[in-house]
Amino acid sequence: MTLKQMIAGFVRRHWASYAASALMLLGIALLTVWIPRQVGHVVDGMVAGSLHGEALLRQLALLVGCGVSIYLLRVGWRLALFAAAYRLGRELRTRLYKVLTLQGPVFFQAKRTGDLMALATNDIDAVEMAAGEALLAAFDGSLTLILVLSMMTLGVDWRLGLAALIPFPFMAYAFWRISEKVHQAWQSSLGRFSGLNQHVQEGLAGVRTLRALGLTERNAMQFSELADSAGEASFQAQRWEAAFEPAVGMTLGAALTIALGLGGYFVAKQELTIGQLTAFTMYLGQLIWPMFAAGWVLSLLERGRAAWDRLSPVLEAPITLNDSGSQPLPASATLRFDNVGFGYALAERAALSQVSLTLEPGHILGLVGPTGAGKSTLLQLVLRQFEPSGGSIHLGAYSLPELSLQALRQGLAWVPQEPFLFSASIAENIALAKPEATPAEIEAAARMAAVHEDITRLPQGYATEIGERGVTLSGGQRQRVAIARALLSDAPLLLLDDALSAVDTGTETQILAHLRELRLLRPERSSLIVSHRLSAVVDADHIVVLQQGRISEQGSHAELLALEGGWYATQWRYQQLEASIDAQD
Ligand SMILES: Nc1ncnc2c1ncn2[C@@H]1O[C@H](COP(=O)(O)OP(=O)(O)OP(=O)(O)O)[C@@H](O)[C@H]1O
Repeated sequence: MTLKQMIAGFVRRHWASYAASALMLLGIALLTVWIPRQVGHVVDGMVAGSLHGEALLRQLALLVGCGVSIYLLRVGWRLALFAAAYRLGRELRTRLYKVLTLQGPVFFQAKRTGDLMALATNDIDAVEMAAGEALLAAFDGSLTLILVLSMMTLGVDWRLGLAALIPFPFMAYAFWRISEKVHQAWQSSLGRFSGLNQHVQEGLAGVRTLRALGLTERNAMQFSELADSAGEASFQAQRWEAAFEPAVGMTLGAALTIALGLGGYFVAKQELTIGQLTAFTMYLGQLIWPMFAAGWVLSLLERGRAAWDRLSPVLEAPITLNDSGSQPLPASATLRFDNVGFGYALAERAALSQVSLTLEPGHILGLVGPTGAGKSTLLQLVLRQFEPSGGSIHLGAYSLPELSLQALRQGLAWVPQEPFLFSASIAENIALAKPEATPAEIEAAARMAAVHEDITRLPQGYATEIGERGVTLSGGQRQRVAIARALLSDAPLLLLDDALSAVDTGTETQILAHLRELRLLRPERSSLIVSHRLSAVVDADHIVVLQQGRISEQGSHAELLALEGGWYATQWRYQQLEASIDAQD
């Protein structure tokens, strides 16, 4: 969809606001062209000595009243228009936000956060201006131009009118060339602003790393270079916009010279009165607004077009996952992988090959293996962040795409290794998936996740606000808050992706014991536990070892230990040894 089509659709939907603004502008234009005519009459009346005393005052009062009405109408159209343009900004931002929440990781891998943030702020502002001010200024400018030209040619003298128009085609050509340059300059300015945004976003998110590596100076220098370059691009756009003004000035200057020369000649020949020539030069002065409006409108439209060129591919990008499924999540169902394969785009090797496994309701499945084996990828497939390239994944009788995405994800409680906490209170973070939870339920979940003691030591306990992304908590505390959040949710399938990596072995044992107790309370809830530490899966009903995307071993803890020389048995011995050395320290 082009900017023109999008704006046309918006104007159709909000025609009443636009019509009200247009009517007010029409009133302004009519009053504006009436003024020089009236002044001409007053001048001629005074020159002829026929207008004086009360009659003159009445005429002057009429002119003042006209000025006040123009002022009020100008305020009125701006209010009506800004209300409409504001709605467009809100509609576009809401649409962008919705699109972004529906896109999967494939989309975000190709996009930078700073870019997306710039789209939601700067670019939408530019589109809003194009649909608001630019559109009505174009209408106003054209209307004034037509009325003023008609008054000049038909109302005063057509020969003088045509002669004064001679310089205008040159101005139109200059405008066309300048607007091309303005478009290029705005495109580059908006792009560089995005780069600047990206730098700020990454710099703030990684500020600890930058500080620890002593890179803050260098980072600040890079920021200053980017800010210079963004400023320079905006300045370049402004420089080109500034070229509109001399073009208007020169054109009007030339038109005025012609009008005064030729008009003076007509006055001398008594074909024109001085009052008419006064009115004509006032009309010429009134052409300044349509000329400036044209420059301003072109610049706003070019900026809007450059912004829309960046915005529309994101708004119209196909959603990377289809959400056509409609089946609700079965209350208690077996998760089944049948010969599942998956490869990331551009990766040489498949991340998962021929993976088949089953997780019965109420059971715990342990998933272990060396780093890069494909464990997190397997969980991502359950979450439907990616689609398998081969085989199928079923929950009960339905394959995952048959379930509605919303229902599927509400049925999964996923805890990643680095969970995301929001800048809200601890209680709100725990109750994220169940906002109606009572304080007692929140506390019970926190106790099971072994984080209750930590929370009570915080200044305001559960009401303590945690910084953005939970920066005020330790890594282990963040993990346990996220586990509490998962345990509180009603989701029947718990997915722990190395979610205990930052807690000590003692706390891990405590949490796992709580999970076992929970099985008694919620016998239908199943868990899929990915872990580097094998102690986390010892009690699992079944353990699967993944190596290079394939299942290399599987069985219970005891069965896997019995596989002499197997990966699990070797790792177990190694980790036990490590634990006993740690204990001696
Ligand atoms: N977004 C991605 N794009 C391309 N390749 C990826 C992506 N994410 C993971 N990979 C690759 O896929 C393979 C499996 O990664 P995955 O994260 O699933 O392994 P893992 O077993 O969870 O590893 P770890 O134990 O270190 O977390 C690795 O080779 C990894 O480099």
